[in-house]
Amino acid sequence: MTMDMDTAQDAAGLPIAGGRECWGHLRSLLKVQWRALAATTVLLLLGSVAGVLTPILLGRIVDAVVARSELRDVAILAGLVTGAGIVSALLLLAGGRLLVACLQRALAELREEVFAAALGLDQGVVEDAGTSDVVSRVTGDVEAITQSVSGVLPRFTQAAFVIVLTLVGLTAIDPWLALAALAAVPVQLYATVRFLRRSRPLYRRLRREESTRGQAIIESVRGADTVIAGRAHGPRLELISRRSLSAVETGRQTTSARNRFNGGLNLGEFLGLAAVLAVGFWRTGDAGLTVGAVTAAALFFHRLFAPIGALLSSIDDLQRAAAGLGRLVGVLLAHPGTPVRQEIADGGISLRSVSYRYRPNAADVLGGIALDIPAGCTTVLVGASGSGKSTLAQLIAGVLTPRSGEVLVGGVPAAEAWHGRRRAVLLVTQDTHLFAGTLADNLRLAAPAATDSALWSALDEVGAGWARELPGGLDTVLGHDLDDGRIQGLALARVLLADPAVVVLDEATAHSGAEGELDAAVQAVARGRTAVIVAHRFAQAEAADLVVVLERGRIIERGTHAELVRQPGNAYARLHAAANRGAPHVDRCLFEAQSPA
Ligand SMILES: Nc1ncnc2c1ncn2[C@@H]1O[C@H](COP(=O)(O)OP(=O)(O)OP(=O)(O)O)[C@@H](O)[C@H]1O
Repeated sequence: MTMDMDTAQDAAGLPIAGGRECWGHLRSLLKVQWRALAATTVLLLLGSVAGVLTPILLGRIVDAVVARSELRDVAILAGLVTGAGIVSALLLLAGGRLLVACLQRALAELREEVFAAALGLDQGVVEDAGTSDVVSRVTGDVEAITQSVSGVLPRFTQAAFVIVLTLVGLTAIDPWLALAALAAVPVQLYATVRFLRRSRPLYRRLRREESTRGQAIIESVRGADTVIAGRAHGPRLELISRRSLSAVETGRQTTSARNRFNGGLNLGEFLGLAAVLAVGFWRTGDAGLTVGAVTAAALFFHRLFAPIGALLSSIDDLQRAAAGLGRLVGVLLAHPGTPVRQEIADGGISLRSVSYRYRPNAADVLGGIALDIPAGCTTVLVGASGSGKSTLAQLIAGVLTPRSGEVLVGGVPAAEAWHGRRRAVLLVTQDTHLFAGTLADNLRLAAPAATDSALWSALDEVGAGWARELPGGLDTVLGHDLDDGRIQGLALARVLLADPAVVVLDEATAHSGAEGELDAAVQAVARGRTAVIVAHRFAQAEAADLVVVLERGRIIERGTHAELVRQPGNAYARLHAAANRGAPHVDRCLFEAQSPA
C-alpha cells in the first residue's frame, strides 16, 4: 500500500499522520489477527499455484493436438484445466474473503477509536480545524477506506500473488520469454510513477477542497438567520460556488491523470505481448521450444494483464484510502490520548491564572482569571455580551482547555474530573438537543437505569407539569413541536438524574419564555451541588452565594449581590440601580446588558 505521505498538517486543520504512523497503527490492529492472516496467505498462495497450472495444461493441449494425440488424452488435459481453474477460483475466493474479514475487523476498531477520539477532541482544536474537517474525516475518509478494504485491497493482494507465480512459471518455460515480457515494464512503470507523483497531491488537495466546501455550506446553514438578516445570500453563495468549482476542477484534473495512466498501462501490455509472441516465434525454430510451450507463455503473459491492471489501477484507490487513513490516524494524533479519569475530592472549583484564546494567533478572550468557588456554592457570572462568560463556563466544564493556568475541579483538572462512574461536571447550554425518541429516552440519556418514578420526580422538580398531560406519559414520542423552553426543562431534569457534583448552566434557561419560568428549576438543579450559572436576571444573582462580574475577559468585581450593590461606584451596583430605575435594557436580560457605563 502506498503510504509514504508526508506527515503534514492541512492548511488549517487537524494533523495528517505520516506513513510510519499509519503503518504502526495498522500493524497494531492486525497483529491480533495473525492466525487468520497466516491462513489467508496459505489460501492465496495455493490458489495462485493452482491458477498457474491452467496455462501450462493449455500448452500441453496444444502440443497434444499438434502431435495428433488421442482424443482421450486431450479430454483428460481439458478436464485437468477445468479442475485447476475451479480449485484456484475457490481457494482465491476463500483467501480473499478471509482477508476482507480481517481488514474489516481492523477497520471497525480503527473507526471506533477515531469516533471516540473525535468526540473527545478539545473544542478549541475542533474550532481551529473547522467542524467540516472533523466531519469529513469521520465520514468521507472512513468511506474511502471502507471501499478499499472490501474491494480493492483483496483484489490487490490476489493480483500480487498471481503476478509473482505467473512470472515464476514464465521463467520456468523459457527465461527469454520472461525477458520479452519485461518489455511492458518500463512503459507501465513510467506511467505509474508519473501518476503517483501527480495524483498524490491532487487527492490531498481534493479532500481538503471538499472539506472547505463542506465547511462553507455548514456555516451558511448554521448561520442562516444571520445570512438572511444581513442579506448576505450573494456573498455566501459566491463563496460556496467558488469552493465547489475549485473542488470540481481538482476532480477533473484527477480524472485526467487517471485516464493518462490507464493509457500507459494499455500501451505497456501491447508492447509486452508483441515481444512475447515475437520471441516465441524465434524460439520455436532455434531453441526447440514447442508451440504448446510458447502458447503457455503467451497465456501466462495474457494472464498478467488483468492482475497487473488490477494492481496498478488499485493504486489509485489505495492512494485515496492511504490519504484517508493518514487523515483518520491524524484525528488520533490530535486527541491527547485516552482521557485520564481522576476522582474528585469534592465539588470545589479553583481557577489559577487562567487565560484562553480561541485561535493560536488571536488575542486572549480571558486573561489572569483567579477564582475559588467552594463546594456546594452557587455562583453566577454576569457581564456584557462578549465579556467571556460562556468561555469561562466551558473552561470550568472542561470542554475547553486553558491556554495557560489551570482549572481544577475537586483538586484535579476539570477535563479529568470524575465522580464515581460519571464526569464530575455537567454543562447545560441554551442549545439543547431533543433526541429522536420518547420522553423516557430523552431523560434516560443521563441515567439509563433510572426508574419511571425517578423520571417523574425529576420532571416535577423542574416544574415540567406539561409532561403529566402527555397522552402516552413517559412513552410519548417527542416531536419537534416541543418548544425550546420545554426542551431546556428536560435538560435540567437530566441534570437531576445524572446528579453531578458540579453543574454549569450557560444560558440554560434563555428560551424559558416568561421571566423566571425556570428559575425554580435552576434552583432545584443547583441545590446540593456546586453550580456556576451564566445569569440572565438579577433575581438569579440575588439568590446566588457569589456574583462574579466579568468585563473584557477579566474579573472586575466579585462578592454577594448584597455586597456588590452596597458599593455604589462599581459596575454591578450601577447596573442594578439602572434596573431599579426601570432602564429597558437591564434586568430583563442581565447577560445581554451593555457594558456598565
Ligand atoms: N468559537 C469562538 N471562536 C472565536 N471567538 C470566540 C468564540 N466564541 C467566543 N468567542 C469570542 O470570545 C469572546 C468571549 O465570548 P463569550 O461567548 O465567552 O462571551 P459571553 O460573555 O458569554 O458573551 P454572550 O453573553 O454574548 O454569550 C468574544 O469576543 C467572542 O467573540
